[in-house]
Amino acid sequence: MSLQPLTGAKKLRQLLKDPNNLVLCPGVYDGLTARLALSIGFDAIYMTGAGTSMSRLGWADLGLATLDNMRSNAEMIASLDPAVPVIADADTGYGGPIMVSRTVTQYARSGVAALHIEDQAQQKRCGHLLGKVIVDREEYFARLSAACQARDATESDIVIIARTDARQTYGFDEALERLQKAVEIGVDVVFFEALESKEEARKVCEVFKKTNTPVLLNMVPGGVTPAMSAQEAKEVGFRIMIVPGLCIAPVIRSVTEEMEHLKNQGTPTQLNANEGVVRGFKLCGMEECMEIDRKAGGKAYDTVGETKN
Ligand SMILES: C[C@](O)(C(=O)O)[C@H](CC(=O)O)C(=O)O
Repeated sequence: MSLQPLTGAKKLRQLLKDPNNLVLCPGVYDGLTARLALSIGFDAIYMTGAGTSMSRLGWADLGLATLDNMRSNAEMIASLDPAVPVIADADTGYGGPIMVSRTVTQYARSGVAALHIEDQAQQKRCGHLLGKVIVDREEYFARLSAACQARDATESDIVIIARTDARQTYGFDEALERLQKAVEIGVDVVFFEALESKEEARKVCEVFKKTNTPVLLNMVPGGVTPAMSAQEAKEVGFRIMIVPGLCIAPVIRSVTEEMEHLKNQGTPTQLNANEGVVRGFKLCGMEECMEIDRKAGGKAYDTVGETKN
């Protein structure tokens, strides 16, 4: 619905040019959480695969979400404000090199600014769970080469982020070497999943400072990586920080309370009574839509904003 041109990828590349800038991205998983993030004014937002899997499929992040599920969610989120870059989870790329190439092309054409591709086996899981199976280097590097080639062949600005999950199974050095090779292949950003200490975080940032490759920090509350604020992440040398689960815990907590209230008292809470649905509609572009109608000479929505709610 937004009529602006798709400029997210270009904008993200600009933001990444400044070595002293940290791009802080709240994790969102649907239209409403994306609208909330946009209304607060973040420079970029992150579409979480875990959240997409739970909200679109109702299932845990265990490799159930398909390219189609993920791409269509990312496209919808990226369309809400095409000037704000959306970094989206692309899991394993959903297959071999041909499929990875298709994933990158489709994400780019859907207005996604950046995507990350990892080295877990297709039967993947959240990077902070145990028992991850990691593909060999050859298979991982083929995924990344396909991703970079698709970016270049389509002359897209999409930012390719190499994620490695190898830390848990093969140790720090193997994970680091994989990302170093990823930079040689041509990726734009590196993502060392499930860093186990601040020392490891510092080491990774130091190594990639030499090639001026931005490093992404995945801040999962209760996950493997020690908690860091955006300020601290910046001091350590990270250039992007995603907080994938930002909306998930508050939604589970507050909606459970609301459900319990309705079940036990037979009525919604005061929050529901005070905050009508129009607040949500306003957040979700109601006025922008009405303006389009008005400008085109339509009269259908003249009085829409005046309802009690
Ligand atoms: C980044 C991540 O891939 C995601 O789906 O958002 C997850 C986050 C999570 O499960 O909390 C991850 O594997 O780290």
